[in-house]
Amino acid sequence: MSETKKTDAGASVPRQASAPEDREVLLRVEGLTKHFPIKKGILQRQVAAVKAVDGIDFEVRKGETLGVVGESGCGKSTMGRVITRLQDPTGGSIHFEGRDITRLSTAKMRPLRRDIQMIFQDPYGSLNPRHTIGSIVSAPFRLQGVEPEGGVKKEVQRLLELVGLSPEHYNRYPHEFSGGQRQRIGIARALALKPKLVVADEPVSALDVSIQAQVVNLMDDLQQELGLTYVIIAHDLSVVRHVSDRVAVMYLGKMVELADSTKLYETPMHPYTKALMSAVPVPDPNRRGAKSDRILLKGDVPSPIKPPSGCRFHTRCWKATQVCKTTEPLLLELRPGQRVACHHPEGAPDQAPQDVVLLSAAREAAELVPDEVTDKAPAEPVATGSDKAPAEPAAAEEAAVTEEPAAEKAGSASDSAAAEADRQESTDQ
Ligand SMILES: Nc1ncnc2c1ncn2[C@@H]1O[C@H](COP(=O)(O)OP(=O)(O)OP(=O)(O)O)[C@@H](O)[C@H]1O
Repeated sequence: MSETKKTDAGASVPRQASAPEDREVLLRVEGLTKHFPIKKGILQRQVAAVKAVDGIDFEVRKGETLGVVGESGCGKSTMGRVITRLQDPTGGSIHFEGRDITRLSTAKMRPLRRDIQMIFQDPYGSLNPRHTIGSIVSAPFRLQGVEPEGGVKKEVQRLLELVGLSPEHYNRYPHEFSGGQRQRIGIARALALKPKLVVADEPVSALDVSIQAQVVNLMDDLQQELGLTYVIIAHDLSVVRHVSDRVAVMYLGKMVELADSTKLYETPMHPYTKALMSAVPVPDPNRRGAKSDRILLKGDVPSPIKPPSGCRFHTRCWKATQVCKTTEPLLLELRPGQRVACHHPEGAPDQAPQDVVLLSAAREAAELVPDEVTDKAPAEPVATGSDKAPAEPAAAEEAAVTEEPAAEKAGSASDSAAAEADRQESTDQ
């Protein structure tokens, strides 16, 4: 892992000296599930469930930033809300600093609210318009009964300065601020109690692109200064890329790849990750115009009420074979620092080399589009777009502080979707 993190502006900031894998685990999640029941009839009997999060395992180490990416509806926000215990899990376990917090009651979770905080996507909806900035940022002190040294007002003003706002903004109201400034206020509120873990759900996606880098860089600076640990949820891979030590890719309630950031971006192993990566514009001006192809996945993400059997991605994967339809792949460390759940990973030994016949749908699953075409007429990107409903102001305020609220794949997997399909064509004939 590199010793520096790059900001969008190209500046480099020093990273923590130790490699992420050597750091102590702060949060450990095992077999986590969150199913939302669907009820019908007068008796409100459960007829089905939305399997928003359906068995995920990962850990977050002290001082690191774990980015979580995936298409809209794949369960990222639900995962964020469950690991912060704003929602109860259906199954699995959550350990924070070695302590099992999976089933802690609201009362028992309250002291832990100081250590685990959340930053919400919508800087407009998450601040109560009737409250002053001073009142909003000081809410965590009131709710936790904490009296900071020097008094609440002084501490709030210090926090405002810390996030790049003026202490004089104390008596102003949210509507007087821009989106970027409001998100800074949300960050100040989340940091008020000096949390150990901050889960940021799409912290910049509601902001103007020109402001996004500022807020991301602010979060990065605060991490260095305060020794924070972040889980940053984003649909925009370019946001996560610059700040994450490791990145987890989610698809339909499952984690399909979890890897050191550099490895994931340079050599993605899961076909879904590869498709996501190919949708990210190349930021290097020297490479702009260089020929590269993008993989456009066809079809929509299937319903989480009745997810596909086996590997959930098999209905959209150009490498899918029979085993993908019948057997769920485990998330395995196939390269050091890179875990992937795929029978036919890229750049690693095939996990099912005997299973060589592509599913007929696989040939139609993805399309390779040369860069020039997508540049002229940008097609629907693979995994962008988040049209989340804005958080309720009061709910968000409370939530931030309290509970209340492959024909011949064998070994060398091809790098291109078309090549895979072509190969299948020829074997079929
Ligand atoms: N309270 C709820 N009741 C029922 N279904 C829910 C609830 N919250 C989320 N879901 C469903 O769970 C699935 C995952 O939603 P979630 O918001 O976690 O996904 P996401 O990856 O964060 O997507 P987005 O980026 O659009 O927010 C979706 O199908 C969503 O409709």
